[in-house]
Amino acid sequence: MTEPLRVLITGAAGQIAYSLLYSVAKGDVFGKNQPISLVLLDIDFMMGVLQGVVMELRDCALPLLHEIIPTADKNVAFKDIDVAILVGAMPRREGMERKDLLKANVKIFKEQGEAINTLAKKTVKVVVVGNPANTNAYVCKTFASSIPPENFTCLTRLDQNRAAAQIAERVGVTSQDVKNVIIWGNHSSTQFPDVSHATVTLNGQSSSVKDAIKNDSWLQGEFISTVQTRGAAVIAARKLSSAMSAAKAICDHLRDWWTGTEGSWVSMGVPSDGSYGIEKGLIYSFPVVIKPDHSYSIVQGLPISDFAREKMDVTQKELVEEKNDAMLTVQD
Ligand SMILES: NC(=O)c1ccc[n+]([C@@H]2O[C@H](COP(=O)([O-])OP(=O)(O)OC[C@H]3O[C@@H](n4cnc5c(N)ncnc54)[C@H](O)[C@@H]3O)[C@@H](O)[C@H]2O)c1
Ligand SMILES: O=C(O)C[C@H](O)C(=O)O
Repeated sequence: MTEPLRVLITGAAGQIAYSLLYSVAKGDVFGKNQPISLVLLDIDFMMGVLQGVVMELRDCALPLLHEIIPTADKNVAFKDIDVAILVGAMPRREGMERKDLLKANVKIFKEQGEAINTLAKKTVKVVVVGNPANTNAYVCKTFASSIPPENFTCLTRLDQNRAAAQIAERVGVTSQDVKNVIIWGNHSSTQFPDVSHATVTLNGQSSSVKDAIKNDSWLQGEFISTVQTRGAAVIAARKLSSAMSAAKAICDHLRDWWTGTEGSWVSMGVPSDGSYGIEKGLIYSFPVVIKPDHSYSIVQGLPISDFAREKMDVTQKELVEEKNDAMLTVQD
């Protein structure tokens, strides 16, 4: 029998986890033949709620779910894990930017980076979801120097999915017909959703998004701002931040990291290697291709217009500022 994969989900009693656990445990992410040991971390105060979530998971009677380990103890949670899905953090409320969460959340990711460094398998793959996601991933990576930096990523797939959905709706197709949308930079309102290399399949014919939409001012204006501010729009409507769509995006991110991308690109926040002039080490969202052995590389050689360059630099500048603030905060 295949050895169970040890998958940690933090913030396991929270709202994203509630939408995520079922998909991970039933095989949507790591495959239908891969047994899973689910390690569920939350804070002491939430252990009662977590027990209820565990009861429900057991009651799903899922064949791949080998064991469930609920805990508030980092030493238990991070031990020998293969995958860490770091969701546990405070969400923003209406009127806040995600970087306003930095003071509240960044220390969590310092501590968890240290725990990963000493306790996790050296091959562990990490996706940071808690906001501000790029900068939290940067901090986590910084405090886990025994793990390859490329194993630390942050979620920008929700932004990619939002962008693809906007294009699909406008053209009158479904999101699977839209390929190679890119999210550059920060998971914030400075991100740059870029469709200049994207294609859409309409009536069996593939064309550029630009040709299919035939409205450059929409593509360079309302489309970008809608994607940039979608998280805030969900919060304004729901009075809670996105959870169902965030959970779906986490599954997409990890499934592609696990199985590969087969010819298309996906966007992930990954440590910059200096590509496209982005500061080395920053966790910046790039288009990547992923092989079935879980290795990924940043798509190289894309032509960058002046319009794109300016937007890529704005979001880089914000990430540099966030990184500097975060490193001061963790030293306090
Ligand atoms: N990157 C993205 O695309 C994206 C999308 C949606 C939400 N988010 C972010 O994800 C985070 C979680 O959102 P949510 O809606 O699930 O929030 P939530 O408040 O419903 O749940 C968060 C959970 O994390 C737990 N937690 C807090 N500190 C912890 C710690 N140190 N260790 C373990 N658990 C801890 C809380 O007790 C709570 O159960 C927020 O920061 C939110 O902004 C990111
Ligand atoms: O916007 C938020 O604060 C939550 C999340 O990052 C989102 O994009 O929906």
